[in-house]
Amino acid sequence: MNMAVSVAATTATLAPAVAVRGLRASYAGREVLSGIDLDLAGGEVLCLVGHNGAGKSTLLKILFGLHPADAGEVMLRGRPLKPHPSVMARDGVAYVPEGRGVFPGLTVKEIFTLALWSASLDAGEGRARVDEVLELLPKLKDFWGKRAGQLSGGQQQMVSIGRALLSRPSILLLDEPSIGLAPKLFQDLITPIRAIQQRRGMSILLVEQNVGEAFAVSDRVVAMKSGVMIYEGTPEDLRDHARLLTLF
Ligand SMILES: Nc1ncnc2c1ncn2[C@@H]1O[C@H](COP(=O)(O)OP(=O)(O)OP(=O)(O)O)[C@@H](O)[C@H]1O
Repeated sequence: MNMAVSVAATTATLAPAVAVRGLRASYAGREVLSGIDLDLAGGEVLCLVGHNGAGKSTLLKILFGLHPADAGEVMLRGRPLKPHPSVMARDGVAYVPEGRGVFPGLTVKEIFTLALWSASLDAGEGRARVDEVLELLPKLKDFWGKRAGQLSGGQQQMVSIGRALLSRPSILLLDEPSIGLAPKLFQDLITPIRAIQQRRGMSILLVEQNVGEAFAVSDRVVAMKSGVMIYEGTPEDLRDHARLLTLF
C-alpha cells in the first residue's frame, strides 16, 4: 500500500467536514467577525445561535463563498480552500439562505427542473432525485404545480430546502429555516431533515434564533455575540446555563 496515500486518506476521514480558523470579516471596513475558530464534524448537526447582528449569517455566507473573509482559513474535509459557490456546490455543500430565495414566478416543478438542469443531471437521475426529495418532504406534492410566490412562508421554505437536497449534499448550511414558521411547521420541516441527516451522515450547520425547536435536533450549540464565539457545548448544557441564554 502507498503509505502517503493511506495517511492522506486517514487524515481526510478524521478531519472535520468544515473547519475555520481565525476567520475575520467586515462590511465596508467595519469588522463583524473577529477571529472565529469552528469545527463542524462529519455527521453532526451544529446550531449557531446569537443576537441579531452577531455575525451568524455572515459566517455561513463566507463558508459558501458569498462574502470574502479578510483573514483566516476555511478547510473542507481537511483541505484548505477559498470558498466559491460553484466550488462548494461541486464539493457537496448546499446553502439555504435566510428568506427562502425561491423565484416567485416559477412553479415548484419548474424550480426543481431548473436546479436539476444547472446541476447537469440526466433525465433519469433527475427523476430519481426528485422522487427522493418528494418522499422525504411529501407535502411538496400538494403544491407542485403552484407558483412559489403564491405559497406560504413555510411552503416556500420547504421548496428551498427540497431544492437544496436535490444535490444530495454532504454538508448543509441552513440559515434560519424557522423564520416566519409556527413551531409545528418548523417541526414538520426539520424532523425529516434530521432523519435523512442521520441516515446519510450529513453535516448540518444550522443558524437559528428559535432555540427551543432547533436544540431538539442539534448535537452541539455554538453561541456568538458581536462577531466572537462566547459558548460551545451541548444543547442540554446550554439550557442549564440560564445566564447565558439571556444573552441571546
Ligand atoms: N450586506 C451588508 N452590508 C453591510 N453590513 C452588513 C451586511 N450584512 C450584514 N451586515 C452587518 O454585519 C453584522 C453581522 O450581520 P449578520 O447578518 O451576519 O448577523 P446575524 O447574526 O446573522 O444576524 P440576524 O440574526 O439578524 O440575521 C451586522 O451588524 C449587520 O448589520
